[in-house]
Amino acid sequence: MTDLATKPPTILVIDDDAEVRYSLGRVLSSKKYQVIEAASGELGVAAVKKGPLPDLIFLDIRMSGMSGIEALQHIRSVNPKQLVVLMTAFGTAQTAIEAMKYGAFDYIMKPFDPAKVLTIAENALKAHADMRAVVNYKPTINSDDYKEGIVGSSPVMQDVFKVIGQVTASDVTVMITGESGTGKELVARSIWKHSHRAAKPFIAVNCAAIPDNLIESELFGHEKGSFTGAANQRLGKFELCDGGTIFLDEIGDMALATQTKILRVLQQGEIQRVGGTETIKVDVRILAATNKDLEEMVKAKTFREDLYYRLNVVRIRMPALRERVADVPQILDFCLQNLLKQKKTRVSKVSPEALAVLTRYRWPGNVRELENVVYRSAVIAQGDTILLKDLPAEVRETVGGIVPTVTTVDSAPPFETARVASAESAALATAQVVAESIASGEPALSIPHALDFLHRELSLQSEPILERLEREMIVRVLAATEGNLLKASERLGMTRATLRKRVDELGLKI
Ligand SMILES: Nc1ncnc2c1ncn2[C@@H]1O[C@H](COP(=O)(O)OP(=O)(O)OP(=O)(O)O)[C@@H](O)[C@H]1O
Repeated sequence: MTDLATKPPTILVIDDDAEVRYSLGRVLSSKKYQVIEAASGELGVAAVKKGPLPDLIFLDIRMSGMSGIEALQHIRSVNPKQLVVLMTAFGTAQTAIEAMKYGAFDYIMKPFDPAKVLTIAENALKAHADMRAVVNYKPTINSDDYKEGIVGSSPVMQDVFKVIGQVTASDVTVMITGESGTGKELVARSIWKHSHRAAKPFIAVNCAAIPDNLIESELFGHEKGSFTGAANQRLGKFELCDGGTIFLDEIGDMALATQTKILRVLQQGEIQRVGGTETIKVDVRILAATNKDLEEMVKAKTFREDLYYRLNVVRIRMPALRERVADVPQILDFCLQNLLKQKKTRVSKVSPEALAVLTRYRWPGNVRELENVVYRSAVIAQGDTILLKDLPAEVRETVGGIVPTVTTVDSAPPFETARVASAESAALATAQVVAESIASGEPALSIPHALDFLHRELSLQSEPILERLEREMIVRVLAATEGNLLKASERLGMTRATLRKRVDELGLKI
């Protein structure tokens, strides 16, 4: 494969039409690409098999003998990551769909517009260079270690895990609050799985999704003929869940009349079916969730105060994803690994530029939105890496244009430069998070966040992490103590002699 830093990229043109090969060759050579030609699908495949692999292939779909699609399959079996642009004279949507389905990077219609040919080649080769730059991608987690699907090691999530552990031993009612998509249901399931009720059912009821006139029947069941349409007796969720755990999601949307009945279950452990007179004992643990401000609702008398206190025995507040950006890379790897296992993608890596944008985005839809963005980007991505260009426009655009372009076809930087640029973009990203959090009156990044960030960034660099940290801290402490070695050594926790020695060894000037 061509070394982009030194040699011009090679492009293989496979077409049985000599005129097309000639004109395409001229256009591409004008940009100093090295063009190789093959006059049939068979010859093109042979050239790829023989090697060296070209950086890009322009491949005609309709050829006598082996078709372009057939050739593409052979080429993919030699090099699954090969970048291919399909060419077609039949510009129907169908051919475009076929081309992309078979994993082409793009397709182009004949007759060609030379400028378009060059743009496509440039974009393809940039994508190629970006993918090659991501050689050292190390997933942050192994999804097999997260059977319950709650990923995250940020301090705020550690607190959540602790409370989950504390409430599993008892039957205490738990109120889980937080914005939509933060993982409230996942937490409820985790509490249930770790509790002594794990062998009995877990039933989730979305109170907002069921109309007011049906919710009571849904929860408590009904007797035959109790209302129009009640042709038979029906058991409600509470009876079906006997011995288990019921998760009342969006409880803030529950009508006052139903709230009264929930209070009765909590106080007396009994229900009555709609239209029935019999009192039925049920043994159900209640977990509830809301993204509404229940305190405000209590004040406005739209939520019963007594029920509020009954539900709110223990509260777990799920932090918004923007409060735990350090978890984004882990959740991202978790989603990618799951998609890989389900064979929904071949993507297993993310470029540093894309990651920088993902950690800067505000995630109004929280983890659910991140999952969705990862899936969409993985579907769009060619090869095995999500690049900046693969992220949905709304994510790239909301974040703004500070992410530097790392490579261009004419002056592709060597790998080291690409990594430095990536580190810079990640640093800019974090600076932006801090600036935004200060501007919005939220606390700026905490020490654990800052350490997580440093860990990630310093891991990308060749200098040993501790040496870099030591150097930076010594410089800062010396500056703060105005070069006083004794005071600085006390702050750093080393003897004056050791500090003197380290200053010399690290080549620092006092
Ligand atoms: N920490 C996490 N790690 C991995 N996946 C997560 C995490 N938190 C949430 N998810 C995923 O995000 C999606 C939304 O989670 P969940 O339904 O639990 O959120 P929610 O807060 O209950 O949302 P809503 O308020 O809209 O009902 C789910 O697909 C879930 O698997």
